[in-house]
Order: sequence, then C-alpha cells, then structure tokens
Amino acid sequence: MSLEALTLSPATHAQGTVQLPGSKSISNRALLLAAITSGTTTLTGVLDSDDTRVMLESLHKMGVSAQKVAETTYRIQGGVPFSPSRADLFLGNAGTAVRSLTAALALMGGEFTLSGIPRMHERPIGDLVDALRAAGAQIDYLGNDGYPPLRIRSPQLNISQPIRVKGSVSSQFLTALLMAAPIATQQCQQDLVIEVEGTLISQPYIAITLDMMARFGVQVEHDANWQRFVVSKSARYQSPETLHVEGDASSASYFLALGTIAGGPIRIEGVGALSVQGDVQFANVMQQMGAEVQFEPNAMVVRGKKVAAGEKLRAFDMDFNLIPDAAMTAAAIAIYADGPCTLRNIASWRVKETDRIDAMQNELRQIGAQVESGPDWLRVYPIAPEQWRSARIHTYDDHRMAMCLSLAVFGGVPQTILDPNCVSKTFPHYFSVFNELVQ
Ligand SMILES: O=C(O)C1=C[C@@H](OP(=O)(O)O)[C@@H](O)[C@H](O)C1
Ligand SMILES: C=C(OP(=O)(O)O)C(=O)O
Repeated sequence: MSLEALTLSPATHAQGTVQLPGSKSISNRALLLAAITSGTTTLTGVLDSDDTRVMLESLHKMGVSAQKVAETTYRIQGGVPFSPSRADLFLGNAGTAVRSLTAALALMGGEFTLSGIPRMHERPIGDLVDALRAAGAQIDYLGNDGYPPLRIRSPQLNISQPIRVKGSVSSQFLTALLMAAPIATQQCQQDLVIEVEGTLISQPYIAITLDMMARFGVQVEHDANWQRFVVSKSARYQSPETLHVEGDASSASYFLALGTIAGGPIRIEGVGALSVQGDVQFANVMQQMGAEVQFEPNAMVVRGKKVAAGEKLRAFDMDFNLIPDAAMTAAAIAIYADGPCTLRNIASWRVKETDRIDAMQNELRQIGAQVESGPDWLRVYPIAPEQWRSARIHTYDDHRMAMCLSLAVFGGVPQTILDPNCVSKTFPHYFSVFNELVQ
C-alpha cells in the first residue's frame, strides 16, 4: 500500500529506546565481500531495505547463494567468477551497490548491464569508469557519458601502473576499487596501487571499507594522507565465517537529534563508542548544540533541551565533509538554534538522492525558515515562534529528507510529510519508531 502523505501532530517531548536497523554501508560491503570470497559467510544484523534488496537480488541473478536463515541473518556461499557470467542488474538508487558492483564485475569478467531508477542515471560514475578503464576494464555508457546505465564486458587487465582515481565527487569510487582490487591482483599476480587524485571527500567511509576488507583477511597499506593504497598480490579474501553488521549510524542521527530537541532521554542501541562508522561523530555535533550524550560500547543515551518550551540549541558554523549524511539532520534542527547555523563543504549533497542543498532550502523555507545557500554550503536561520508554518513537505524520493524533516514538529504546528514511504531506501519502519518516541 502506498501512503501518499503522513501528517505529524505538533509534539513537545520525546523519550524511549530505539533498536537501530543495520548499517546500509556495512551491509552492502559485507554482502559483496561475502559473495566474492570463497566459502560460506554468515552475516547477522543485515539491513532489510531497498538498498540491500537490490544488492541481494543482483547477487542472486549472478548465481550467488544468499539464503535468509533468520530475520536479519543471511548465509552466503561465495566465490569468483560468478556463474552465470551474464546478467542485467537493476540497482534502484543504491550508490553503494552500483559503484561497488561496477568495479567488481568489471575486473572479474563476464557481460553485465547495470541500471537504476532515473535519478541513479543522473548520479556520476565517470571517475570510477575512467579508473577501471585504465586497468583494462571494458565499460560502455548506455545513456549519457559519465553516468549509468553501463555495459560491462570482460577486461584485458593491466595493473602494472598505479590506478588513479578522483576522490572529490564520491568516496564510493575509491571504496569500489579497493574492494575489487584482490580480484585483479590474484589474476595478474601483481600488486595493485591506487592513487587518489586531488581531495578525498567523505573519508570515514574509506575507513569502513578498510575495516571490512581486514575482517575478510585483506590488509591494505596506505600512506598517512590516504592518497596511496597498495593491495598486495598475495591478498586473498578469507571468510570471517560470521560477521555482525552494527546499527546504522546515519539512522542514529535522527534519534540523537530528537533527544537533543525534545528532552529525552533517548537510548539508541546498535552503535556507540566502538562504531566504525564516521557518522557516529554526529553525537559530538549534538553535544556542541547543547545535548548530553553518554557513550556505551554499542549504545548512546541522549538528553537535551525542550525546544517546544522555548529553549534554544547553540548555533554552529561547521565543516561537514566527513559526515555528509548525518549533516542533513543538523541542517533540519538548525531551525531551533539561537542564531544562524552554517554547514560548509557539502558539495556532494548535490549529487545524492536529489540535490539536497536545493531540497533542504526549499522545504525549510516552506515551514518558515530563512535559508541561504551556495555551491557547497547552506545557512539556516532559526524560526521565530510567530513565523512557524504548517507545510506539505516534499521529500524528492530522498529518505533523508523525509526522516530529518519529521523533526520539524516541535514548532507548535502540524507538518505533513509527502511520500513518506521513500524511507524504505534505508529505514522502512522509521515512522513507526518515531511515533513511539514522540508525544
Ligand atoms: O561508502 C558509503 O557507504 C557511503 C559513502 C557516502 O557517499 P559519498 O562518498 O558519495 O559522499 C555516503 O553519503 C553514502 O550514503 C554511503
Ligand atoms: C547518499 C546516500 O546513499 P547512496 O548509498 O545511494 O549514495 C544516502 O544514503 O544518504
């Protein structure tokens, strides 16, 4: 059943406990790594959402057995090359699936097409394709140059020279090359050197990639500046046998923010001080805005202000390059601050599920905020009590627009979220969890 609009009543307080769904970034990395690793791997805590579903469906099409053995547990029988080695894959709008499968399949050999929803065909992949072509991959653009859909044919691998990849548009290109590299080093019996050209954005996601590869037995050497990575010719993925996927730190941001603006306490289970995800740093942003956060190894407890009673959060002016996804949550609750809040270095927002800088500006304006923006920045002014407006909030088929703008219900007026089911990309049950916490 598709629900076209969800009206949320004005609220004053939120408290309770949340069990987070599994991390999207870790789930899709773990699924792919288990699929290209010989033997059986059991993954627990796997996210069940659109982005992981398209990954699983694609693996099934390529003959990988990924059996669901319990609610969030999959048993995967892996090994390369895949058989059948021909398939047409539909990957929705899952950046983590399109980019990582492109690299793995382009180095593995076979005939594949990769496509997605129309927005996916507007999300860049040219820097990754250029890097793979330099290593001998055969990739054609089936639509516009630089964008999916793609056709992949068997490569003539040559990795004797370092492969250079730009890091300024998406870190997922480097992630994709790193995870696929052992396929090429094994075939060529040579080390593979990857050099990042220019700036690398979203760097904590590379830390997740290296951590996951290490859990599958491959240690990648890199320099202190994260510009040069070496995957050894002796690198071989080995199944960790079982691997637990921790909770999603970007999904945690909505509840960290909720505790910050609506009192709490809110206990968030699934990620904490031991997390490998950069987005867990969003808890520090909430502390800077006035929340108290207690960290446990795998949980966080947040207590904060009561913005509905007139309390204010501390305004910020920050660089959000390291946590682009959780940054959206900070933009949404800037409306409750004691001054204008500036988010800097967020150019990547423009090439994600939608142009998130424009989308955020449009929708925050609808509810009464003054907003300014530039190519890579956004400034949000707090909404004064008399300026609040009830709005029909557009979500642009962007799960994060729907989730972070649900936090706009503490201004004394109801808000309607259009197409709320777009949260299914990463958090299908978001609104029922949200409604349990909010009064
Ligand atoms: O590697 C990953 O799992 C991700 C990297 C980030 O993308 P960019 O590197 O394009 O910023 C992030 O926004 C995305 O949701 C997930
Ligand atoms: C940018 C995102 O997704 P993707 O993995 O499709 O890049 C996101 O989840 O915010």
